[in-house]
Amino acid sequence: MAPGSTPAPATVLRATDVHKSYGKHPVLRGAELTVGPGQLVAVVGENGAGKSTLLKILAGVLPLDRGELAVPGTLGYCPQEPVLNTALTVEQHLRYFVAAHRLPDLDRGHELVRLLGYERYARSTAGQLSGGTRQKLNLTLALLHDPDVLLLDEPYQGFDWETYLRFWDLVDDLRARDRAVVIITHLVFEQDRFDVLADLNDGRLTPRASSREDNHAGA
Ligand SMILES: Nc1ncnc2c1ncn2[C@@H]1O[C@H](COP(=O)(O)OP(=O)(O)OP(=O)(O)O)[C@@H](O)[C@H]1O
Repeated sequence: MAPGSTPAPATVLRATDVHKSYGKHPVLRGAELTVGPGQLVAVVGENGAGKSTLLKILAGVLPLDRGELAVPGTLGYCPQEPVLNTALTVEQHLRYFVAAHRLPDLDRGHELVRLLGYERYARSTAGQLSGGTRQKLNLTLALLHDPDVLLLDEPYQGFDWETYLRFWDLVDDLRARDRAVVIITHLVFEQDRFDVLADLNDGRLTPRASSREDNHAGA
């Protein structure tokens, strides 16, 4: 770094000029998003705007046609439809993911199950769970390895009010530890919670003015 120059702000995710089409149907046309540590970002758009497409690209599960994606740290991804094995119990899912991430123990998994309030289903199979509880398990698995940035596709859709509040407690805890969270949604109830709100329109992201003073990322 040159003497006197300021260091570039840390980012946990940077997407630049992202393009994606399905056949001849362009969905993303130069979308840009930068997320810093501890930031809470909402990507808002109407049905069919391309939110899930963008999130899949950010998660690395869908290739982009053009553009760049940089995720220097670890990433957790919670898709809209839970990807679970219906024959495995909650506890078995935790054990599999702990092994996959080479984590030393199940402590964080059990903590998340407790925080989200579904301990009583530890021995139920995913096939026996309600949609909302499956979503909690999905979220638990995405958070197990304590990723630097968590990508959530419509996370609170199936949640009851108490779970919705617990979800925000969990997000507050993540942010306090500098973990970033990107939420895509077609509805934002509480704008003030977010550092950045970006509207996805015509395949591009436009940041809205935020009421948070510590807003230091741009879309
Ligand atoms: N695999 C696919 N093949 C072809 N077209 C697709 C595919 N996935 C999505 N699309 C189309 O791309 C557009 C964007 O879809 P996407 O699911 O990303 O939007 P969204 O904003 O997440 O929508 P919603 O709010 O309804 O979930 C839509 O017109 C959709 O029909």
